[in-house]
Amino acid sequence: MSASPAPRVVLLDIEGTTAPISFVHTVLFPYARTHLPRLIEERRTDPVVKDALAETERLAPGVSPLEQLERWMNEDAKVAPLKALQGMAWAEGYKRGELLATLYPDVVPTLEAWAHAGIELAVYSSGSESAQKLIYGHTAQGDVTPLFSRFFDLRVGGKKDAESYRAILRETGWQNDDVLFLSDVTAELDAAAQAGLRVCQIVRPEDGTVAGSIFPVAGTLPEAGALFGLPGTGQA
Ligand SMILES: CSCCC(=O)C(=O)COP(=O)(O)O
Ligand SMILES: [Mg+2]
Repeated sequence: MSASPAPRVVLLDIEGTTAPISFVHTVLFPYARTHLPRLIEERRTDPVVKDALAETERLAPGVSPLEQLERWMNEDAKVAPLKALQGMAWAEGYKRGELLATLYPDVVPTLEAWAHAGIELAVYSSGSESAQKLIYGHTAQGDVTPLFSRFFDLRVGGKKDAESYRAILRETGWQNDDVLFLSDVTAELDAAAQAGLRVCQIVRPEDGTVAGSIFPVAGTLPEAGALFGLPGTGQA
């Protein structure tokens, strides 16, 4: 589609791009909701818990942190203290064998083909860095975290804010037009495009994603790769 050289870096969203929205909303989020009150009680002195509770109180003064966390979960708010605590709950679940990540079937073979061809792969998700490593560390194909060089989360900023993508470019030294960002959410693509990244919307029929009209659209990662001159898996 483009006369430009193929991207050297692919930056990937998770929910709706590499993992089904249904997995996040019907498995991960309910697991965290069930286990968070106990986890917070039992691990109150853990620095991550302490920091997350303090940050919750700072963001929502006058509300009990547990109540505020519950509100954020109801709103699917992308806020760092909630994401840190959810990540801790999921860590317990993966360790106990109660969670196994579900990725779309095209994801691991395509990422392997891109990595094999020398394309740098990185993650940018609202889920915490540790949650990202857990999901890719517990797939049906085993631990695929070595495929990724970087894991960016909300500490770099929100995904709908162009400044977050500029911060990623500053931190990595990547050139903006060397980077292809894949996400299902058009507001995230808008922000990335404002920072000069190349973008493609992943519209998974299983997720009911609505295709936008501004950016290229692909139903799977190999389809996206084909649009931007990235290698395929060699399978039809
Ligand atoms: C790291 S898996 C859990 C993802 C998550 O918590 C979330 O809010 C989804 O965010 P994404 O930016 O991947 O759409
Ligand atoms: Mg997404």
